[in-house]
Amino acid sequence: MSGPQLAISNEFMEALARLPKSQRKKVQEFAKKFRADPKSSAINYEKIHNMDDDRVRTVRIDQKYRAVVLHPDQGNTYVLVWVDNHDEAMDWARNRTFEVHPETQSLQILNVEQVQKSLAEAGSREIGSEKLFSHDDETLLSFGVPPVLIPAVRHLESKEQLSQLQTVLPEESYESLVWLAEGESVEEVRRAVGMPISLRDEVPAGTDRGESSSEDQAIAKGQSGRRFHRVSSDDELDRVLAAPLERWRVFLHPHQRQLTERSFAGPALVLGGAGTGKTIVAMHRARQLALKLQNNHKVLFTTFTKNLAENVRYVLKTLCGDEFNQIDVQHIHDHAMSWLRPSGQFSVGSDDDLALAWDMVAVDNPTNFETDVLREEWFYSHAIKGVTSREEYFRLSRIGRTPLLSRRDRAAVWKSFELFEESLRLAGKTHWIGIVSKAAEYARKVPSPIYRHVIVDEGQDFTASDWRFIRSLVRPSQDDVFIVADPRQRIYNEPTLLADGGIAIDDRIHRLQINYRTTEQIRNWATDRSGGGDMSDLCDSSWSEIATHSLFSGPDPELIESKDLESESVAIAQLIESLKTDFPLEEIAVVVRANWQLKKLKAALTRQQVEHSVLGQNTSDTQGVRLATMHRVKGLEFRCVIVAGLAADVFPTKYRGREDDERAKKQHVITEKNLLYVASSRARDRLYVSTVAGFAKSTFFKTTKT
Ligand SMILES: Nc1ncnc2c1ncn2[C@@H]1O[C@H](COP(=O)(O)OP(=O)(O)OP(=O)(O)O)[C@@H](O)[C@H]1O
Repeated sequence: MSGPQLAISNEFMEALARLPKSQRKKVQEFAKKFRADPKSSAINYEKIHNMDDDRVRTVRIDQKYRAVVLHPDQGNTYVLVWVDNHDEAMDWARNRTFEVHPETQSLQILNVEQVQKSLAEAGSREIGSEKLFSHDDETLLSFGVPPVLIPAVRHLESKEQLSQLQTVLPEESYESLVWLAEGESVEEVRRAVGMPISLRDEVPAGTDRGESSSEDQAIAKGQSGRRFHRVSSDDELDRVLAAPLERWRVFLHPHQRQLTERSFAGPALVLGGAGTGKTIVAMHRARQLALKLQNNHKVLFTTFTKNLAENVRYVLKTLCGDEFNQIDVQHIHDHAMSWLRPSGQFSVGSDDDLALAWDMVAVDNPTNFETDVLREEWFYSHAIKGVTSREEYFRLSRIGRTPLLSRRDRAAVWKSFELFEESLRLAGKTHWIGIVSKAAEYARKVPSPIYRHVIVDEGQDFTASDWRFIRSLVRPSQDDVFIVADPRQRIYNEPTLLADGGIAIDDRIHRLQINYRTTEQIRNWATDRSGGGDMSDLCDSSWSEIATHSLFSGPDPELIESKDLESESVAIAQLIESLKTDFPLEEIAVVVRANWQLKKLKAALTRQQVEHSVLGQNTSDTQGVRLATMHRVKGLEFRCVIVAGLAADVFPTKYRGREDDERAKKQHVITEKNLLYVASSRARDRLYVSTVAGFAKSTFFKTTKT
């Protein structure tokens, strides 16, 4: 039989986070000693007065503080469930029950006082009035509703009443009830919360359904993973306790856990709205894969946003032990460049350089088309469709695109592409598509690739040429490519099918549907204004989805209207002054559409003496309120976001494509709306939206619903 094991509970971390820093250090030291030998005579156990449950004791940390420990009758696990001042720790424990749920077999902790209050309230509701749930007891139990709370759930009449039970019910049951209350089917809800569709699937090997688990076994079962975590080393214990607020480091939703640990027969795609934990899943998965790697093999974690790559590298370093050395985190373009650097220096042309090269094509244009048409055709064929040769271009399907091109046209158009490349080359420049394609060529030639797995965050913004590069980095095999994406956050390119970049997803598609970042009010506001996007943007698959939900509420987003940009700056400075009492300045971000707006805002805040800094690529060494463009905040989050400078002629930006290209015009509007979605979905607690000179009434700003 193995020796004693230490587990920590989610609530323990919550309690730890509330302690003063100096005290946390003592708890950390204690936890290490405790883990080494919970039966040591140096551990000072105390029975809790007036509590019959012998499994629960307190242990002494110092003169003042006590931790509450649950030591199940069977098994060898000791669970730290709370930490507080002596008397408060005793009170906390006396007011809790620790039971294995008869259906889900997971260990649940209930607050007795809250349970009694909920039952009393339920009892006071009229019999016969319309109830929120008509499901039978068996169904409610299957979602982990504790038997004692079934009457309280049965008597609920509205979603508001349900939300009052949020802190009383175990997470999995509250989450499921929220969806059931929205009218979702039992099967859909089971799938979304990561429960087996049929309860039979959950029965562990060797046990019959109905046979109960010991508390020790229950700690490790499905839904318990949200509340308990077994610590495997002192190193891990240090890492976990050092960041008690960041509980996602250990307590994942069962669905998230599955996606981080399971194996896929090939490339897999995980879709989810903003804040559903895609990056968290991707980082945990990178770590899990790195832990299994042998020799010098590596995992590549890549993304389309430089700030995000920076953040992910930082977080992964603190999440991992030595396995971090086997994970490379790089923006896709930086990674491509690293393949080319040994063969010389490459200078990527600016938009102006590329425009100049197209102007050169116009001098001796081999086609009957304007260079605008040729430029768009070049980008579409090379980036969005991943064309790399004349032959591929002739085979390219252009359904729905204008102008129509005959075979002869295509030959001339291809000639214009060659002229463009040549004139760029003569100017000593290249472009990212070329860099990425060349890097792919090099990678394909490597006889024994170093990367075993590639993890892609922000997959919605990758082009087919990027996907081809990724495909060339890793041989087709189990768990080769794992992609997380949100089609509504596509802000750079046209929709790109993964298949066009050689990534075959088949049916390996999953969804994350719980928003952990923000309130339901902010989530709704942001989603209603997005330009849209769905799974079909990335792959050829249809799948009905159930709605995403946030599990917490807050104030509605607030609209601010100013008569012009000058008075808006003053209003924003005043708003920040008023927010200072509720939020540290570093947790407030002001987000605008254009770089020139940042300069204006910066000057105004300097005048008003509001400490601030403009977000560059490095997010860690800044101070005060963060100022950033909508593009720059992708992947980041702040407690309070002020989306500012929404004015006609500023947002949406002017469409610069061909006037007769309706498809491109539509794409432009979608992208701009998606930018508003990205910016506003960065807010965790509070969202302010500042509009100028009647912009709030514009059709562009109206919700997608209206
Ligand atoms: N299991 C979890 N428990 C607690 N918090 C979580 C959990 N999963 C994610 N979060 C939190 O939710 C927030 C959003 O997570 P994350 O950034 O991974 O979402 P995302 O889907 O990548 O968002 P976006 O697409 O908007 O960048 C983060 O603050 C993260 O810590």
